[in-house]
Amino acid sequence: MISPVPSMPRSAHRHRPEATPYVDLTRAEWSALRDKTPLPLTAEEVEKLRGLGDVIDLDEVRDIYLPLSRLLNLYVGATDGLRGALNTFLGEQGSQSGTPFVIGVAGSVAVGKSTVARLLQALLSRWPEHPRVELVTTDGFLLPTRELEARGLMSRKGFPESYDRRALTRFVADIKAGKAEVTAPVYSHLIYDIVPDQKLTVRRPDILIVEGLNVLQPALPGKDGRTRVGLADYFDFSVYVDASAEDIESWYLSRFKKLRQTAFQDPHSYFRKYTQVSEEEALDYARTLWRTINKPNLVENIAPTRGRATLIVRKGPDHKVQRLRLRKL
Ligand SMILES: Nc1ncnc2c1ncn2[C@@H]1O[C@H](COP(=O)(O)OP(=O)(O)O)[C@@H](O)[C@H]1O
Ligand SMILES: CC(C)(COP(=O)(O)O)[C@@H](O)C(=O)NCCC(=O)O
Repeated sequence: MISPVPSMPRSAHRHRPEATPYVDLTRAEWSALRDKTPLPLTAEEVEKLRGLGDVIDLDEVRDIYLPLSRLLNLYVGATDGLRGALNTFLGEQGSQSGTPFVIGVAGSVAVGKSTVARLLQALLSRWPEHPRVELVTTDGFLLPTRELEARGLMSRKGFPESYDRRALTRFVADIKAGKAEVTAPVYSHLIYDIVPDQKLTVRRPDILIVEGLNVLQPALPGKDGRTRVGLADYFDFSVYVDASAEDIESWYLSRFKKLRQTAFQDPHSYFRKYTQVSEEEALDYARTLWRTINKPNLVENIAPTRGRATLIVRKGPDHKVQRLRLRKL
């Protein structure tokens, strides 16, 4: 896989050859921060997290994601402090009220972005300073199937060009601008297309999480060659969920296997035909999707954005986070 940032050393602190713009932490070093995290999870909250439907080990929540929610809570507070400084500077010229703190969650198809994003939403909303946390996935900004077909992009789904990038950036810019109500189209994995006449409305949350494959992609230059503002320019913090391509492929295939026994059974499912063939035939198809679409997208477009993230979390084959790399300020 392409490595845009120096590879993460297995043991941090000791043996560090030279200074880097990152702080590298092992799982043990990061999870030790748990004890400094106020707001430990209550038994009731543990039950609620289970109710999200994600298969996630609760030790993993305590060791990794709880300290992360504390770090983010500190960043939100520090950003509020900066806003205060700006208001002092501006004086009567215009006092800004709070705008949402925006977090991007990036990574490959099937690396576990949705799981991380849902977990962060649940954990962040427990903090009294920012109870309203909205989560938006970028798939709502995929071009509808008829448009993808017209542009010959059906086998490039998830690649940067398969999205209406301008609308996605506008959407986040409007939320960051503090607009009272901002709407987005909705994508359905069931029909594998945008749902006509359905909209998602975001109303001034305290925190907005934007999750998707390409959220760290730099903006394309305009027709005149000039640089434009991109989605990531509106992020206050970003997380890149990282793992080896081999592990991600195996998670992709096992998710496909699970979906074949559940969601694909629905008569409206785009993938229903794969419930009618043998499991081996269905998995061959899933392998083709991985090999021809999702892996090339990971290698060509997604992995090269890794170095732009504020935090990289590296998962091992069992989904457990092994190492973390945090940008120095
Ligand atoms: N922490 C975790 N522990 C166990 N399984 C996980 C974990 N995170 C993700 N998975 C599984 O890996 C697969 C991909 O995760 P998902 O969040 O759907 O990925 P993405 O949103 O990146 O496509 C799913 O089958 C999910 O249940
Ligand atoms: C919908 C997706 C493009 C992911 O979208 P995202 O929310 O990350 O923008 C992806 O899950 C997908 O369907 N990829 C197409 C190839 C496949 O079916 O695996």
